[in-house]
Amino acid sequence: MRRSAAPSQVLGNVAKKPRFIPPGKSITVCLKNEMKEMDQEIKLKEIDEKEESASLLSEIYGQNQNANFTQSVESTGKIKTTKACFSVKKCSKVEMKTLNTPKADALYLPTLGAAKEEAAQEEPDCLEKYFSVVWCKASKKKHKKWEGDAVLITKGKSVILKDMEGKDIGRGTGYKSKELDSLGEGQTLMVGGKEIEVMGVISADDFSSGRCFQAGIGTHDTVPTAFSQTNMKPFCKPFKSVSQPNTKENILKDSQSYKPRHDPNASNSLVMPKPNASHQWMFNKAGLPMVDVVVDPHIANNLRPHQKEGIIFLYECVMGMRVSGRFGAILADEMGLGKTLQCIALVWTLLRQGVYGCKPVLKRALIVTPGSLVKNWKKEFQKWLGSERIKVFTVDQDHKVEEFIGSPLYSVMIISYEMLLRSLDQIQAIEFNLLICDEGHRLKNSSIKTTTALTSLSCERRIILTGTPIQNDLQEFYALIEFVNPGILGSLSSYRKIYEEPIVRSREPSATKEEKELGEKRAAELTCLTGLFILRRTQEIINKFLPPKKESIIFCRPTALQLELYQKLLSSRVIRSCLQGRLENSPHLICIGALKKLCNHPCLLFKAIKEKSCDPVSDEHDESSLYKGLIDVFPQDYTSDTFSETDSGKLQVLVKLLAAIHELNSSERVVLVSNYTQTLNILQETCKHYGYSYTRLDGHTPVSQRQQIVDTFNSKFSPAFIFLLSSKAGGVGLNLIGASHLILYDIDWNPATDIQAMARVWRDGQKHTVYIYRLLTTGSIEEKIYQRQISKQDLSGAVVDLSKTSEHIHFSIEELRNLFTLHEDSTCVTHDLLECNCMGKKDHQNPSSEKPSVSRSCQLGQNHGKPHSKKPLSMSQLMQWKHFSGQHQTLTDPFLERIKENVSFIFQNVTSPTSTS
Ligand SMILES: Nc1ncnc2c1ncn2[C@@H]1O[C@H](COP(=O)(O)OP(=O)(O)OP(=O)(O)O)[C@@H](O)[C@H]1O
Ligand SMILES: [Mg+2]
Repeated sequence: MRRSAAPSQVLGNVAKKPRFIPPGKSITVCLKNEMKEMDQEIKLKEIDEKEESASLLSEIYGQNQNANFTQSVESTGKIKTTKACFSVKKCSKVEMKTLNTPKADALYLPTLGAAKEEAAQEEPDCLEKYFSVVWCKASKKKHKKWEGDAVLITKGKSVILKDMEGKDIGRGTGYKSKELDSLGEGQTLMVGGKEIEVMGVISADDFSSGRCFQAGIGTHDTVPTAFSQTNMKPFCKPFKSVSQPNTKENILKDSQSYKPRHDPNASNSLVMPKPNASHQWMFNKAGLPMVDVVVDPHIANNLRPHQKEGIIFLYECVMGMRVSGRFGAILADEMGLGKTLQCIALVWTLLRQGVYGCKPVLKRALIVTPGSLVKNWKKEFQKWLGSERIKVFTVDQDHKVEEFIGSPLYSVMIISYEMLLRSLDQIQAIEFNLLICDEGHRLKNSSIKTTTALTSLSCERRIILTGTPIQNDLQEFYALIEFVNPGILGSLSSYRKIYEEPIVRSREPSATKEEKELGEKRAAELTCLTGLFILRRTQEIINKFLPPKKESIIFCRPTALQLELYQKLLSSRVIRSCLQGRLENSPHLICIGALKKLCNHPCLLFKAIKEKSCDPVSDEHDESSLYKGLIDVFPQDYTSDTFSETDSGKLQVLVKLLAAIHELNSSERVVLVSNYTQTLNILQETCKHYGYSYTRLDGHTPVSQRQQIVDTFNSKFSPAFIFLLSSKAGGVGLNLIGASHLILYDIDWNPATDIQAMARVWRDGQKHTVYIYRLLTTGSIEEKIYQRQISKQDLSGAVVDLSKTSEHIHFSIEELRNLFTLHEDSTCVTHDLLECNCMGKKDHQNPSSEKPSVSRSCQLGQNHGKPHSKKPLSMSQLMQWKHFSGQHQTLTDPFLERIKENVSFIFQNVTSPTSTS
C-alpha cells in the first residue's frame, strides 16, 4: 500500500524545522491579537464562573449533555451567557466526524500507518479519541521514569501513539473496545513495548488544530517561548486576513475555546484560586475570559497537603492577590518540607498558564541559590518534571549566562549567589518575571553586595526561601521584607519608630505596663501585616510521612588528660582576668576556643600550643599566656600527628558507636558532622585507622563537585560507610538520605546550625529509622553551650538572633563564670539544672504524677509542686525525654548498650508518626 506523504511534507516540508508547529497555532495567536485590538469595540464580559467551567468542561470532556451553555453577542457588543438545551456531545460527535475530512486526513491519517487504516476499515463507525499521555519503555520498576510526552489516539480496538512532533512511536491493535472506551486520566496501557499513562483528554479541536502537539507550549499561549515567538510573528498577518476573518463570531468562538490546561475536576487536582474583582480590573484590562489555573497532575499527584497550601500561598503572593500591588513572598518552612518542590510547581504552572485568557504569567524565572545547591535544584526539576517538560539552565564555569540569553530552549536559570555577582551586568539585561532566592536569609543585611545586586534586578515577583527563623532580629526582618515587598513597611526610620523601638522597649525588664501593651500591639500588627506574605510551617507537619527518629544526647566522660588540661586552662591568668571583666581584644573568645578544642581532642590543643610557640612574631600575648605550662601536662612523647582515641572521651564513644552501627546495621550509613576542619581531619584519620570507607565535604570541596559527592553517597551502591561533613560548609539544603545515622561530634552556638545538619538525613525520601547522636563532654563548656542553645530556641519568635556566633554574643561576667567552670563531679549538669529527682535511675513514667499523659517521674516543676514552671519551654520538653545514667543496668537501645561504658548520661527521644516521646 502506498503511503501518503508525511504531514510535514503536506505542509511544505516544514518537517525540517525542529518542531512541528501546525497552522492552528498561528491563527490562534493572530486572533488573540485581534481581540486585543478590538478591545475598544467589544468588551468581553466575564463569564459566570460556574457556567463558564461547566461550559469549558463540556467542551473538553463532552459532558453535561443536557445543560450546556452558549454565548451570544448582544447588540451592545457584550457577551451574554445564556442556557441552551442542546447536547454538546452530539455536536462534538458531528465535529469529530467532520475531522476526517480530506483535509484532516491529509494532515494526520497518512502517518497513522497500516494499523490505523486497518482499524478504520474494520470499525468505520468508531470514534477517535485523543489523550495526552506520558510514556516510558515497559519495565517492572515500581517508580517509573517517564521518558516523554505523547499523544494517544484510540479508535475501536486500536491505538496509535505519537510523539510531540507528530511522529508515530507506537501502535497496537486487539484491545478490548470497552477498555479503550473507558480510558481516563491516571490509567495505564501498554502500546508496542511502551508503557503509557493518561494525563488528560485532548479535545477533537485541539487534535485537529495540532495544538496538542506543541510540547511545552500551553494550548493558548500568548507569550510563546522565544523560539516560537520569533517563528510566529511573520505569519500572523496573512492568516489573520485570509483564514479567519475577524468577525464577532470568530472572536466569540476563540474565547469559548479558552480552557484549562489540566482538568480542574480530576481527583487530586490542585486549582489555583480565582482573583477577585479588583484584581481583574487591574490586570485584565482586555477582559479576557478567566480560566482555571491547574497544577500539572504530574506534580500535583505527589504533593503533600502542606505543599498544596504552600503553592496556593505562593501563587496568591506573586500574582498580587494577597496584598494589592505587592508580588513578594517569604516561604520560611522548616527544613525538609519541600520548599524546592513547591517552587518548582509554581514556576512550571506560571510558565505555562495564566488565569486571564490562558496567557502564561512567566516567560523566564531566575533561581539564585548557594553554590552547593545549584545542581540539586536542577535535579529536583528533573525529579518532578522529567527532562522532557522543561529545560533548566544552570550557570557554571562551562555554561555562561550568554548561552542562556542566546538559547530559546530555557525558561529557568539557576545560578549561585557568587556567580550572580560576577555576571550581574548580563543578568540585569535579561527580563526575568520571577526571582527565587533559596536560603535567602543571607539577604537579611541590606548593605551587603548580594542584596544590593539582587535588589537591582527589575523583577517584581520575588520569593525568599529559608528554613531558618527570620523574625528574631527586627532590623534583619525589615531587610528581608524590604527585599520581597519594597516599601511595604515604610522607610527604615519610620519602621524603627513605629515598630522596632516600641517592640524592643516592651521586652526590656524595666518596661512599664503601657510600654508593654504598646509593644505587644505593634508586634501583633507587624505580624498581621507581614503574615500575609510569610508562611512558616514546622517539621511536625511532615513527621507523619517520615520514618521514626531516635535522638540521643550523649554525655561523654572526659579523660584524665582532658580533665587535667581543662583545670589548668581554667586556672590560667587569662581566664582569671576575663572573670574580672577585662575583655578588651576579646580574650574570652580565645579561651572558649581552646576549651572547645580540648573537648574534641587534646591533640588539637597541643597543635595550637605548638603553633603559638613556633610563632616568634606573635603579639597575642594573651593566647600564649593562656597556654603557659600546658605543654607539661602532655606526656613527653606526645605529638600532634599521632593521636589516640583514648585521650578524648567523645572520640572513645564515637569509635564504639561506629563499630556498633557497622556491626548491627551493616547496610546503613553514617553522617559524621563537625564544625571544624581540623576535627574532621581527626575523624577522617579515625575512619582510616578502623578501615571505614568514607567521603568528605567541607569548605574546601569545590562547589562543582559537591552534588556528585552527595549523589554518590546517596546511591545504594555507595562504597562509603561514613560521610564526613562540615556543618558550616554543607549544612544547608543538602539531602543525605543515603545515611540513617547522624552523629554531631561538636556543638555550635547557633542551634540552627545543628538543626540544619540534623535535617540532612531525617527528611522526605528517608526510608529507615533515623538515629541522631549528639556528643557532649560531661560537665564541660559543651554542656553550657547546649543549655544556651535550648534556652535560645525557647525564645525563637522573640527578639533573639539565632545566627550569631560566639564572636557576636555578649557575655555577662556571670555567664562567663558559668562557662569557665568545670563540673567534675556531675554526671550531667544539664540534668542537674532540671531539678529532676530521678537520680538518673529511671526512664519510665511516674504513676503518681498529676499529669500522667505528659509527665515523667522527673517532670520539671511537678515533683516540686510548681505546676507553672518558669523554666523555658524546651527545658521542660527535655524533661519529657527519656533520660538515664550511663550506669543503667540494661539499656534497651543496642547502640547505647555498646557505648555506655564511657557515657555518664543520656537523654533520648523518639519521634514517630504515632508517638512523640
Ligand atoms: N511530596 C514529596 N514527596 C516525596 N519527596 C518529597 C516531597 N517533597 C519534597 N520531597 C523531597 O524531600 C527532600 C527535601 O526537600 P527540599 O530539599 O525541597 O527541602 P527544603 O524545604 O528546601 O529544606 P532545606 O531548608 O533543608 O533546604 C527532597 O529530596 C525532595 O525531593
Ligand atoms: Mg532547600
